[in-house]
Amino acid sequence: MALNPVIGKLVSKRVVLASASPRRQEILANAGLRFEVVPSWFKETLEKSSFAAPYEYAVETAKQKALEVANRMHLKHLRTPDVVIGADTIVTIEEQILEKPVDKQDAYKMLSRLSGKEHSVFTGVAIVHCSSKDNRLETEVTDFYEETKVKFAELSEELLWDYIHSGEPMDKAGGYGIQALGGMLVEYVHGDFLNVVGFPLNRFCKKLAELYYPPPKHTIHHIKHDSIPSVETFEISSDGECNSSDNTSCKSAKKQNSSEIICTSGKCRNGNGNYNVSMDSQNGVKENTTQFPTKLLQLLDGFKASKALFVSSKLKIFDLLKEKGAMSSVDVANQVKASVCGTERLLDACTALGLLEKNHQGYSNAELANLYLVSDSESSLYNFVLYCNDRLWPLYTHLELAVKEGTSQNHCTLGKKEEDLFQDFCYQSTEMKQRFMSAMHSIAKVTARDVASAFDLSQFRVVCDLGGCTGALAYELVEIYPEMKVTVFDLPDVVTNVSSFQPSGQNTTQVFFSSGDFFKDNLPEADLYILSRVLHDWSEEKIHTLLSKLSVCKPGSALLVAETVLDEKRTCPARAVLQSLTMTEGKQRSGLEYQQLLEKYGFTNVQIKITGNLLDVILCIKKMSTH
Ligand SMILES: O=c1[nH]cc([C@@H]2O[C@H](COP(=O)(O)OP(=O)(O)OP(=O)(O)O)[C@@H](O)[C@H]2O)c(=O)[nH]1
Repeated sequence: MALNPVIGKLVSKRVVLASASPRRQEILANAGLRFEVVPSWFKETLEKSSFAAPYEYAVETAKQKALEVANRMHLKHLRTPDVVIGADTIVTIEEQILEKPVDKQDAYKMLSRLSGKEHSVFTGVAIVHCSSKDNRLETEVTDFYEETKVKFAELSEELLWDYIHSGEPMDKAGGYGIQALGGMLVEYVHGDFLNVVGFPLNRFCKKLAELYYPPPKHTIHHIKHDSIPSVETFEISSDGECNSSDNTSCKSAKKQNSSEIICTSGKCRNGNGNYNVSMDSQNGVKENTTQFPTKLLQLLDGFKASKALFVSSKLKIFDLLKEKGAMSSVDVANQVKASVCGTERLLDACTALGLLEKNHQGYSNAELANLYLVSDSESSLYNFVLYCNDRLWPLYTHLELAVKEGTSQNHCTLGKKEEDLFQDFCYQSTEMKQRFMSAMHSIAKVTARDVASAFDLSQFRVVCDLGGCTGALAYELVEIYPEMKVTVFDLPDVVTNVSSFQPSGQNTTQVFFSSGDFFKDNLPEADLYILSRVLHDWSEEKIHTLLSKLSVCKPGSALLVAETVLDEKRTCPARAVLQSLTMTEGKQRSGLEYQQLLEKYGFTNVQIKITGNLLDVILCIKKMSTH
């Protein structure tokens, strides 16, 4: 099935998934959709009895989730998305709607009701197209639902409780996860499996096809009602865009009268760079099957791609092209004082990687480069790219030794031990300090929105960001929550150098800097403490010191932790697992491990939001004293 063209229609749009569900994020990401995750704050409390049918409840909830995010982004974040997707999954049995269980007893009630019977799973989906007119948000909602029937086997009490104690039921509609242990409870599934997991991908693609490819009047191919069109059909009815990333390898020819685009080589490269081999099946419909070990090749080439990115950033090629517009390789080579042949190869490599574009005028920045690689762009990752090159690359070249010895190779690459890194290495000279802070600043800026908006933090007025470095997150917080005052607590060496990172044109009076060492000194009073990208860096002993200090904060105050949270198998997301490779002292943790760690220090109500982006967010509350 050729999904890329429908999903591809969303490529140039700012797509937001208004859902904290990691399953929805995974389903859509696997389908090739690029999106930002902004979990909805809409409380799922609509009056169920006011809906004539259960699916209407799911559809309305999905709609409200998406609209809440669209409105919040428009009003509070001042960023109007193009498309917001919301979804809600419910289970119905004997006219009753089951959502996520509130506790183990509730899970028990739900699962014993489902035992031995067939039930329906409905997922309501809303696709909200947004635009801004005279600063007002305008929305156009498309919604639908999908039903799947599931039959459970008879469940013994023992099995049922074993399953409940696994912890799996708690964040899942109906109290089970069909994609994991819950699959063992299921006798049969009639309908879309992914719909049960939380997102009806097939119907979603059909809806997109309906929206973006309404059937044209005179075409040779007839799009079967309720089907996802094949590649050929898309291109007939589309605006002529070629979805192939490599137009030259796919010779397009227009057939008279039908505007059909055919691939004469029989081999087309799709948007992911995969080769799809077209095969005629008996009914003449072309099918594509991927036959190449593309994933392996991508892994083999990964280091070359990283280095090409590092070198072009170091040579400031993206800055140059931003300033001057399209340039020839000769001109670029002269400007960056490099050889013409070497520069041309590098520019072509960057083009192949999608960082540059090449046409008869020369090379210019792709949008991605303008947004993130130009050194003074609003969301620049330039300094982080340099940090990856200068600091991380040498570490990974010692990976074999790191694996054999079980140590990070900081002592080889920097001549420093892990525990001395922050004080000694990162801040050893003014230049090093500035470079390290710039790298942390750039990554904090691009993650700040996710961290600040994962939960509704409006009830907290006095906030302390421990190790908050340049204040990137603090400034984002006061932007979203105007009543908030945030103190950034960091080492004296950091605090004396923050002035160059202050955002211009923003009210900065609510952000304060206080210097100290969070392992040794008293922490400022606050009703919300933040530890963003801190815990994974430190040994158990250091974490004990820090969390012990926080554990005496006033009851009712909260702690927000931002980290990449591993799945329970500890193998996902790959980015975090790869980062672990060079750690000795610190470590990445799963959701359960974070929960247990925080509970050990008296924090309760641990809520985890998986954002699907770089940082996930955990919020917990200091237990009220029982006396
Ligand atoms: O077999 C499975 N059934 C259901 C699920 C997961 O259950 C939840 C359903 O809850 P809801 O639709 O309210 O979505 P949330 O997780 O609360 O996220 P939102 O932010 O979108 O409200 C959903 O996560 C399903 O994926 C499952 O995993 N397996």
